[in-house]
Amino acid sequence: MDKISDVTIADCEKSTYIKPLRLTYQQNGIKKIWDAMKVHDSVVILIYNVTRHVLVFVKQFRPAVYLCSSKVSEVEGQRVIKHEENPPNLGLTYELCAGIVDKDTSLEQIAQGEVLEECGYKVPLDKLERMCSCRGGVGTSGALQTMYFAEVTDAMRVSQGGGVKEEGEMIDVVDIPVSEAMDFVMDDNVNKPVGMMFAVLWFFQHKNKHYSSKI
Ligand SMILES: O=c1ccn([C@@H]2O[C@H](COP(=O)(O)OP(=O)(O)O[C@H]3O[C@H](CO)[C@@H](O)[C@H](O)[C@H]3O)[C@@H](O)[C@H]2O)c(=O)[nH]1
Ligand SMILES: [Mg+2]
Repeated sequence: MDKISDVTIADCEKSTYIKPLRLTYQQNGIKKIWDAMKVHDSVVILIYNVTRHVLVFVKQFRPAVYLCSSKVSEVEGQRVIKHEENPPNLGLTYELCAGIVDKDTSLEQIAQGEVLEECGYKVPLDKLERMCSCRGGVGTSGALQTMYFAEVTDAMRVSQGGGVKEEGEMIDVVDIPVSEAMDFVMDDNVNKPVGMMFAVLWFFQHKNKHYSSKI
């Protein structure tokens, strides 16, 4: 379990990752205001390990999730989250392997890099199957998320993954047997994004019959 401490909160004035903007416009002659957030597009990858018939997810501490689940206190005029009262697992999420589109390369190359960095599998580009794309946070950001499926084997595992250490990423790789995947994503006690739930349903709809017949 990650040890989280010294959590303070401030207004975000300038960020490499997000930019709040205010739009004013007219819709059918009615004046409107909408506050929106410019964020990076992203890629996510549902990884299926055919050697062991498991889905490969990542687990990590997400500050935004922690913030949403925690009680914020004020100490000497500073907003804080006391870790003694708000355990770090409030911010722990299970997710698909994913990354932001912040490089000028193809989406497939970014997906390939994330699978290697986060989960340690070296996946050939032609083993990345495009599932679909969708819009995230339509009320706030509307960024494009492109989803891939990757079939991997134990022989493709070249490292433990864990994320880019230099960027401070601390990611656990979690294998969930296919037989347990549906219960896992439907468990309300597990923090996870909706895209992960969709991807597991997609797997059962499009892939599992094919793999089950080979077991
Ligand atoms: O405020 C921030 C934001 C990001 N980072 C760094 O940037 C990295 C971004 O990691 P990356 O793996 O590229 O992106 P994710 O954080 O995994 O986010 C992706 O995966 C999420 C889960 O599917 C989606 O919600 C997001 O839209 C999508 O961009 C982080 O690890 C940090 O190193 C920071 O240091 N501070
Ligand atoms: Mg990531």
